Amino acid sequence: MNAPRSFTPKTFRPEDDGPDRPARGLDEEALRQQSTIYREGMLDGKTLLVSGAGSGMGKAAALLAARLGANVAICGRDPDKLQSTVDLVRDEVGTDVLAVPTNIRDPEAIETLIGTVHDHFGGLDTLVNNAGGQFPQDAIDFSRKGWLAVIDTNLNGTWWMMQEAAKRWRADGKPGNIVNIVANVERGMPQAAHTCAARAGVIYLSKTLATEWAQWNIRVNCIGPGVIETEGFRMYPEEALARFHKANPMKMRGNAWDVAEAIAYLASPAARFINGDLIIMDGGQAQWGVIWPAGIPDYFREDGAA
Ligand SMILES: CCCCCCCCC/C=C/C(=O)SCCNC(=O)CCNC(=O)[C@H](O)C(C)(C)COP(=O)(O)OP(=O)(O)OC[C@H]1O[C@@H](n2cnc3c(N)ncnc32)[C@H](O)[C@@H]1OP(=O)(O)O
Ligand SMILES: NC(=O)C1=CN([C@@H]2O[C@H](COP(=O)(O)OP(=O)(O)OC[C@H]3O[C@@H](n4cnc5c(N)ncnc54)[C@H](OP(=O)(O)O)[C@@H]3O)[C@@H](O)[C@H]2O)C=CC1
Repeated sequence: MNAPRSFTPKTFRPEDDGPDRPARGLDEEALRQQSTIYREGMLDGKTLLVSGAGSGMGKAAALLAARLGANVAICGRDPDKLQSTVDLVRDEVGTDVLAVPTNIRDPEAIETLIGTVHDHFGGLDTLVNNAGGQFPQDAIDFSRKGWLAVIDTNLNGTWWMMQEAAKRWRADGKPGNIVNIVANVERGMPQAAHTCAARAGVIYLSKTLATEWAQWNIRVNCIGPGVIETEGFRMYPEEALARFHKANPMKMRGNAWDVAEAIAYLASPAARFINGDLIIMDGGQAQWGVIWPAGIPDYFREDGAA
C-alpha cells in the first residue's frame, strides 16, 4: 500500500501577510525579482496596450509583457507614473515602452491613443483595460459627482477603449484581443457599490461583445481580482487594510504579478479559444468572506458575520 501522502499546510509569513506590513504591494525592486512560468519570447512580435500602467497591476503587466518579448504601449493620467514604468522596463528589459498620457474618460483622447499605438508599432494585438478605481463608502452617502466619477472611469472609459480598438481592428481586417480587469462582483461589493455596478456592466458588456465581435476575430475576456496588494490600497483606511487579507478562505492577499501572469496568459496563443469568460483571482473570496473596505457596520459586528 502506498504511504499516505503528507500535506504541508501552506504557511504565510507574518511579514508577508500580517496587519503590520505596509500593504502597498510589490515595489520596483520586488517586481524586478519576480520569476515567470512563461518561456522567453512567448510574446515576440505582439503589441500590448495596457491602461493604468504607471502603477500596480498595470505596471507589472507591462514589465512582464516586455520581458516576454512584446512591444508595449501604456497610458494613464499621470505622466510621471508612466515614466517610472518606461524607466523600469528600459532598465530591466532594455526595450522602449511607448507612453501616451491619456484620461480614459475622454473618448477623443482615446482615438488619438489608439492611432498613436498603431502608427508607432504598426498594429495592436491585445488591449488590456486595467485603468480604474473607486473610493470606499456606504452607497447611501455617495455624492452625485462621486458616483459619476466611478461609473465614467470604470464603465464608460473601458467601453471607449474597447470600441475604438475594435473599430480599428475591423477597419484593418486584423484580429483583436481584449482583457478587462474588473473586480469580484459575484456576491456584490458592500461599500463599493458604484464600482460593483460598473464592473458588472463591463463583465456583461464583454460577454455580449465576445459574440458580436467574433465575426471579426476579436476576443473579449475579463479578469476579476480579489484583494491584490498595490499602491491603489492608499484609498483605504488602515483598519480596513489590516482586515483585507482575512476576507478570503486562503487568508492572504494576491499581488500584482499574479494578475500580470494571468494577463500574459490571455495575451498568449494558449488562450486562443477563450472568449467571453471571466477569470476570478481572489483566493476564493467569491464564495466566502466580506471586505467592508470602509469599516464593518455595527449591524454585522453584532451578528459576528464578518
Ligand atoms: C475593486 C475593489 C473595491 C472595494 C473593495 C476593496 C478591497 C480591495 C482593495 C482594492 C481595490 C482597488 O481597486 S485599489 C486600486 C484602484 N485605485 C484606486 O481606486 C485609486 C483611487 N481612485 C481614483 O482615483 C478614482 O479614479 C476615483 C475615485 C474615481 C477618483 O477620480 P478623480 O480623482 O478623477 O476625481 P473626480 O473626477 O474629481 O471626482 C472625485 C469625486 O469622487 C468622490 N470621492 C472621491 N474620493 C472620495 C472618498 N474617499 N470618499 C467620498 N467621496 C469621494 C467625491 O465626490 C469627489 O468629488 P469632490 O468632492 O469634488 O472632490
Ligand atoms: N488592488 C485590488 O485589490 C483590486 C484592484 N482592482 C482594479 O484593478 C485595476 C488596477 O488596480 P491597481 O493596480 O490595484 O491600482 P492602481 O491605483 O495602482 O492602478 C490604477 C491605475 O489606473 C489609472 N487610472 C485611474 N483612472 C484613470 C483614468 N481616468 N484614465 C487613465 N488612467 C486612469 C491610474 O493612473 P493615473 O492616476 O495616473 O491615471 C493608476 O495607475 C483597477 O481598475 C482597480 O480598480 C480590482 C479589484 C481589486
